[in-house]
Amino acid sequence: MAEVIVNRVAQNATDAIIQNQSVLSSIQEMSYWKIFFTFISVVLVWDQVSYQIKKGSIAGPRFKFYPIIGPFLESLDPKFEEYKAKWDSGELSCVSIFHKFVVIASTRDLSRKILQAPKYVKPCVVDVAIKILRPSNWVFLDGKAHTDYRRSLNGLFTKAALAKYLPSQEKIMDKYIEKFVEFSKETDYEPRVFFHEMREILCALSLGSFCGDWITEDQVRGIADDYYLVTAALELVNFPIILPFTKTWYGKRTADAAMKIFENCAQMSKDYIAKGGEPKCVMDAWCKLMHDAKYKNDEDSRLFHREFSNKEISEAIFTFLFASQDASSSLACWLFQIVADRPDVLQKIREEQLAVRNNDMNTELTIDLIEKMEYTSMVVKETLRYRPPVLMVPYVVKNNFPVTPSYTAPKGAMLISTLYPSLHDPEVYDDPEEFIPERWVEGSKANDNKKNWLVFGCGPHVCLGQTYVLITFAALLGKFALHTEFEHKVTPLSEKIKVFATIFPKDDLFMSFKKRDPITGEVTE
Ligand code: HEM
Repeated sequence: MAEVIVNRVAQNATDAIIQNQSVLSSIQEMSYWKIFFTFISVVLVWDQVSYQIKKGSIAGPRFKFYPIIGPFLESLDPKFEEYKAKWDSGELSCVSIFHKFVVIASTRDLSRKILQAPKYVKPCVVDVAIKILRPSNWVFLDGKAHTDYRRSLNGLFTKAALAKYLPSQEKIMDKYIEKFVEFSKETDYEPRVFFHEMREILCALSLGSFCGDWITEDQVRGIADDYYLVTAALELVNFPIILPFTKTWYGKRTADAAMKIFENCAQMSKDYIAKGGEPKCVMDAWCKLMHDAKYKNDEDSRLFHREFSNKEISEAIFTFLFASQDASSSLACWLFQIVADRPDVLQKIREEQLAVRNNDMNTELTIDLIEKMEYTSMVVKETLRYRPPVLMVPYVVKNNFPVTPSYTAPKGAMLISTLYPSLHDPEVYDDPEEFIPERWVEGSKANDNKKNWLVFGCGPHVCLGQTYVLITFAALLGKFALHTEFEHKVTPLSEKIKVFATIFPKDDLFMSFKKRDPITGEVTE
């Protein structure tokens, strides 16, 4: 019996060897081309099968039309209309680009669910963002580490803290009123592209608020001029190594230079606060919290019982600039365009601005003053709803996430919350495609419905700068309405949406500014 078994085993082993040899010899007989094409076929089939498995029952192309790359080429030049079509295709839809599987949630409730699910998701950043912002940066923290760090930053953006930054901001606004008028004078007040000027004023305002007098005008101008290189570097797919003279190289170089400047500012701010100085900018406020925490032991102060290094502060300040620059520039472009196109709205803003100042142009900006600007603030809010700068927020799935009872987003997928659809929801906003500031009056349907207000996201990563934005823009719009007469040249592309990280008027905003007497309304050329 044992002999039979041994023979059988021996026979099987011989068969296996013969089989292996025949596989090997058939592989050896295959030409390299055959091996290559077999490999490609396996990869292509796997690409489609994996897509089908991940897609499940949700909306999306039946197959990957362009194998492997998917709609990669379209993603390089994103179109608002294509995004909209995607959102309209289903509450959950998908695309697959290279190995990245992307699920898009288009309803308010699903978007909120994703933003509020830190157990399953964390913010998704393109690989190059980690290189540009540096891996040590606080924005890449997750879970409790993020919540704790975030608590230490919240104090820099409370109304009480923001009040301290207003004098610096007002000086910058005054300067740019003059600059915009001078710039318009160059073309004899013929409207010209103002896209870059809007980006510059926002960069100057942000840096003024973050670094106060510690940053010089030349440094601000340098960062404002070069910052677009950072935005341009953040393409969805990039070469894994930063090669000299590529977009990512320029982006990183710009970011490093800015962070070096912020590091020096942080030291000056520390020295100033150590000598008993009062905070005038975000850095000062941060150093003051650290300084005061030495003598306190409450829960909030304990967050500052360690020295935040200049490097750490500079990296955080860069994230504030990074988070604010594109979104705020987008808001500025739409705000000026929309208001210039609606003289009745501009008229009401001017009346309110005079009234809150009791016609006294020496009145300085304060939080109290801005809080009285109810109509102006409604215009800012309606602009944010009508043209929300951030259309979508990408997250990455950490653990398989049952987004609906019938669909589980797979680990590793990108899960996108859309903000635009809930801000144009006709159930909450009557005539959502109309610009109606009055919809925000106290007690109105729009104002009472907080769930649809997703302009700044929600959940643990909700925008740190949201109060700052509402305050700064009410102040900015008010001052420009009083001191300048602005004109917008409407072109066929003015109302069309260009997507460049955030959204902008497709014609890049043709405007002109003239000096105006705030009391008499007289315009001077
Ligand atoms: C119109 C202007 C702005 C818009 C529309 C906007 C919108 C957003 C959105 C949608 C998010 C993601 C929220 C989420 O994931 O739930 C975000 C995050 C963030 N924003 Fe803003 N933002 C604006 C301006 C600013 C400014 C001026 C700052 C300056 C401090 C800022 C700082 C941040 C930071 C630090 C985060 C990340 C927060 C975290 O991960 O904890 N943003 N913003």
